Amino acid sequence: MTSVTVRVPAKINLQLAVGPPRPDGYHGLVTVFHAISLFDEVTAVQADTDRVTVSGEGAEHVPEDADNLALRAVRALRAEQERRGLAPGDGVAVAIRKRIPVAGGMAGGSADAAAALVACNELWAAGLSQSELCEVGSAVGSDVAFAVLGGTAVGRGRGEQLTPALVAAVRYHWVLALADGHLSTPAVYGKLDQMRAGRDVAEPELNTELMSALRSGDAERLGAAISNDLQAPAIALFPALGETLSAGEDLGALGGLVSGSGPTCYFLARDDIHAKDLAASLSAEGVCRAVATATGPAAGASVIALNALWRIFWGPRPCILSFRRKSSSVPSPLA
Ligand SMILES: C[C@@](CO)(OP(=O)(O)O)[C@H](O)COP(=O)(O)OP(=O)(O)OC[C@H]1O[C@@H](n2ccc(N)nc2=O)[C@H](O)[C@@H]1O
Ligand SMILES: Nc1ncnc2c1ncn2[C@@H]1O[C@H](COP(=O)(O)OP(=O)(O)O)[C@@H](O)[C@H]1O
Repeated sequence: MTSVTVRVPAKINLQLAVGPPRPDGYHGLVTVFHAISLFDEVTAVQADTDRVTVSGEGAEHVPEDADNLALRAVRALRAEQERRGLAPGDGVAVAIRKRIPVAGGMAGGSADAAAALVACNELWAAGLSQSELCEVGSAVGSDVAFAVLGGTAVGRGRGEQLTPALVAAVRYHWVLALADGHLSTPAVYGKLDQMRAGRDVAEPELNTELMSALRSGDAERLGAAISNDLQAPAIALFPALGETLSAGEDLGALGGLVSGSGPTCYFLARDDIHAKDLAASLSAEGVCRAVATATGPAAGASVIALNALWRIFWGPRPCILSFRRKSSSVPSPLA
């Protein structure tokens, strides 16, 4: 294989329950991840040395050096090959096309890391299974494993211990309010600790009403059950989000919430038409930088194009074989 392209989804958190800070600086979580049809595309091509380029939405805020999460993932996969006594993979040139807002609480960097893992696994014929890729990914970032898996899943620990959720075969319609600005994930967790100072913080628990709503496929119940402990600190750091959420509520969203550490807000609509109406009205109210619609659940990081250079044994000329899958939002298999 000479080139592999992977499409990878953004996530929202339908529940994000945060426990007290742990000695390692992380917080214990119970979260319900949900992958949605807003995708980055990552292409990995054989090269002499590792490098990365970034284009698209917010590209100017993403490092094009060894700090890029996709390149960290490439190095982590190579280290895993060495740990297994296998020859490490060649250099790769990674090209990232971003549509997921950067530092928006939608795990765009983690998504690119997951996509790079899936692409290099294919490019190097490394042969790791999906769960092995999840394990390698969780050392790169807490949300990387979920971007490999996709669908709807419960995350525990730092968010990296995943169990696919039992859900009805329903497609939900989401409206995203993209904010004019960014929020740093550690800063939002830090603000939560500050707001909780002097209080006992219980260990987080899974919301059984939310899980029951997901099993029933009832969007109204789902909209009423979503929750996020990081919402209050995100609003404290970015007060305009309060206005965005109120606007969505007044416009009849079934539920609205800050996504992860923010500042993107998401709203649940009844159906496709309601989502379009809600998006148009939110846009007209001027309460955010941009509006997008998406559906969920979406599949995790998936190969959409391959180029292979084969030297056919009886002929001197190489031949290029390639395919590209048609883009579509494929709901993940139900657990
Ligand atoms: C808040 C969440 C919710 O899904 O997503 P985002 O809003 O960033 O997308 C995640 O917990 C973000 O996960 P991720 O962005 O992968 O975080 P990491 O790179 O692993 O950690 C960045 C920093 O966030 C804080 N952190 C992260 C995860 C966690 N369970 N507890 C934490 O306190 C720590 O300060 C850590 O140093
Ligand atoms: N490939 C990448 N895509 C996006 N952000 C990246 C990437 N690599 C590193 N980063 C950095 O990670 C930080 C978090 O970005 P992101 O994952 O998009 O947001 P969030 O943690 O809010 O979901 C940003 O400050 C960004 O500069």
